[in-house]
Amino acid sequence: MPNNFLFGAASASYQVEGAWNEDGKGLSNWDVFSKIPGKTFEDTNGDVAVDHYHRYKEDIALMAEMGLESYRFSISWPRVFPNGTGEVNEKGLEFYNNLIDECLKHNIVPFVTLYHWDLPQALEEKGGWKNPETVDAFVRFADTCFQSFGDRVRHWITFNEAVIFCSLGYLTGAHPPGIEGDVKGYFQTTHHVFVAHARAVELFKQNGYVGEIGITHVFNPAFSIDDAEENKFAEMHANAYSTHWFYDPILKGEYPAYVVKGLEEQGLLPDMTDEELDLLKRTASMNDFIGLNYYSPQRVMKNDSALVMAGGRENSTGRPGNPSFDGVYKTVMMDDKVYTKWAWEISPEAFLDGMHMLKDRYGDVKIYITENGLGDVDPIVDGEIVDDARIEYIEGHIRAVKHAVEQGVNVAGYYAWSAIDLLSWLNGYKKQYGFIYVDHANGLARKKKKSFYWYKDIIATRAENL
Ligand SMILES: C[C@@]1(C(=O)O)OC[C@H]2O[C@@H](O)[C@H](O)[C@@H](O)[C@H]2O1
Repeated sequence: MPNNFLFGAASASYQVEGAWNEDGKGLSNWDVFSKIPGKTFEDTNGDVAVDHYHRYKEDIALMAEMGLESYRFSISWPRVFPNGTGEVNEKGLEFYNNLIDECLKHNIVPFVTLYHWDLPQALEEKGGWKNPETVDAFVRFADTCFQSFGDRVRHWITFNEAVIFCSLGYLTGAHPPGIEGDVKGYFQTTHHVFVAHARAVELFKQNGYVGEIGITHVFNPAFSIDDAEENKFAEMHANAYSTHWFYDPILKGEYPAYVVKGLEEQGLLPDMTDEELDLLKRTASMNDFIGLNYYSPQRVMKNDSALVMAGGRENSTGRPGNPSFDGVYKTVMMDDKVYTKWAWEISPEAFLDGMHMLKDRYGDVKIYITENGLGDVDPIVDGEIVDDARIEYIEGHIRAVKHAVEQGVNVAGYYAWSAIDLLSWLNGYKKQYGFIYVDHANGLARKKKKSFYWYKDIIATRAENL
């Protein structure tokens, strides 16, 4: 890969830090939601997670030993603003200053996500992302982070996976605020997130901060199961609602007409002011990159029943079979495909095809793969974590990125999810993604997996042999 291509790995504050109530941190919506019985897998929560808050120096040193070039992590908003806005918690800023300095000490490029789902509970209680005031509070939080860390952080992601925290928050109820079936609320929250993103981008550029800024979206390209007209229609519909609705307002500065028309006809179009639509239009070209979180494609067909998307945690873990919110299509498993233990299809081929689809629609926009990895129950043989399946998965997907770059797609970096084993929102500590194992039965001791050594070699050779 080119010398300026970044090989990285990622994490997220609520999933790694722990210290949920230390050093002045305020409550997040996940601190509260995860303690409602039955909401999470085996009632797991991030009170301790993997204690990155206290062990970050050890973790960063391990990342440096791997030769990691960049570490993507998120900032816990309630650690900086305990009430979401108002007073800043200096100890919160201090933690992230120390984390950033530790990365730089090891020549690891910090790649910072501002919002990775842990909303201050004080804001959730006032309506969360349905309330426009949350947009104002986010912009203040973003500006505080730009001012505090912008002298050393040169890469910023505003939001991680809006489709997930909005759909699971308002359609399936599997994420806070745990609402099911509020379709208009779902679309309204996505619009508020896009406005918050655009305002943060404009502020970043107007204040002349050095570096680049973008957003990370799920990339889950839809493919029809066959050439039947009704299933090809399902493919178009799925891509319009699950990809174009999210990427167009960011990269084109306007919403996809097909979805706008459909929502208008159903009375589901979000409340959008002309000023907000002008903001999206004028800031689209200010985006420096788009972050893709790719794990698998979706195989779709016409939904031949009256059923619509079902709620609950089990229906929200990405397993195929759930109809779309409007019942138009459904995802299915196919006999000739390969799946993970959580029934996510493994397809580097669809990844490559999908990257070309994005280039065709959005042009030569810079792309970072901000997440890609295998969630698995890793085999332990004679005390060693022999995660061959993860090595095979990541090898195939980095090869797809190499091919995309060779074919002219502007991919600037690859961040494996995840640097270290961490808490899964809906799968607890069972579904693991890390290069570094965390032994929950032994004081959260860290241990290098087989994939740790494999990725170290990939980075050292810049994937030349793939
Ligand atoms: C749903 C799930 C999973 O647990 O497999 O998808 C992959 C990955 O996406 C990330 O953005 C989440 O922060 C992380 O927790 C993971 O979440």
